[in-house]
Amino acid sequence: MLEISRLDAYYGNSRALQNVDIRVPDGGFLSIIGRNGVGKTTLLRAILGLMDRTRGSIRLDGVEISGMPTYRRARAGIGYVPQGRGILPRFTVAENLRMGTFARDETRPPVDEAFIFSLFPVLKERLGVRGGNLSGGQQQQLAIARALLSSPRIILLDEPTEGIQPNVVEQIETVIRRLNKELGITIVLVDQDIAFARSASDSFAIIDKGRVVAGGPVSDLTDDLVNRHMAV
Ligand SMILES: Nc1ncnc2c1ncn2[C@@H]1O[C@H](COP(=O)(O)OP(=O)(O)OP(=O)(O)O)[C@@H](O)[C@H]1O
Repeated sequence: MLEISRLDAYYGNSRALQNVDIRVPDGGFLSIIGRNGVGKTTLLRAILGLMDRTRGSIRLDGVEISGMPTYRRARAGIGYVPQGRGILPRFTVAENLRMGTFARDETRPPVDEAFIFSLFPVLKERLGVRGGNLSGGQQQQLAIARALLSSPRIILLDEPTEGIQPNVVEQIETVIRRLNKELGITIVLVDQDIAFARSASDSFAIIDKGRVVAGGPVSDLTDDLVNRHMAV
C-alpha cells in the first residue's frame, strides 16, 4: 500500500502541491490526470524523493519513506519511468538495462530477463545499439524495461505514450496492463489519455492547481469531471 498524506511540495518558496492525500493498494492501478502544469510530475518526483522540499507523509507498506534518499526509495521497490524517458543516449541498450539492475534490493528476486524480452522483443534485437539511436517508441520501451529490472513493487509512469506513434502506443498500453494484471505490480500512471485511464485503471485522482480535486474508483470518473478539469 502506498499512502500519501497531507503532502506539500515546493520549488523554492513556491508551493506546487498542497495537502495531497492518495492511497493505492497493492496491485492497484491509479491514474493521475489533470491539465498541463498542475503538479502531476511534481507528485511523482515527490514520491521518489526528487523534490528539494516536501512536507507530509509518504508510506510504503507502512514504512515512512519521505525522509529517505531516492536510491533507498528505489530499493524499497519504487520504479520510475520519467517523462521524456530519461535514457542515456550514449550508452547502449544493454548498458541502459544494466542501470536498472543497480536499483534492485538483493532481497527481491530479479525479474526474468526472458520475460522482459518477450514484452519488448525489439530491445533484444538492438542490445548493442546506442540509446540515442532508438526511435521514440523504442526508447520508451527501454525506459519501462529498465524500470522493471529493479524488480519494483510499484512503477510510476509519467506520460509514457506522449509523442509516440499510434501503433506503438497500443503496444505500450498493453504492456502496462500486463505488468499490473500478470505481475501484480502496482501502477501509478500520469496520462492525458482518458480512454486508457478508464479502461486500465481501477482508481483515479484529478489534480488541479496542486491539489487533488476529485478521486475515487474509476467508475466515478464522469465526463463532467473530465470536462471541468481537463478542458483548456
Ligand atoms: N524546476 C521547477 N522550478 C520551478 N517551478 C517548477 C519547476 N518544475 C515545475 N514547476 C512548476 O510547478 C508546477 C507543476 O508542474 P508539473 O511539471 O508538476 O506539472 P504537470 O502537471 O506534470 O504538467 P505537464 O503535464 O506539463 O508535465 C507548474 O506550475 C510548473 O511551472
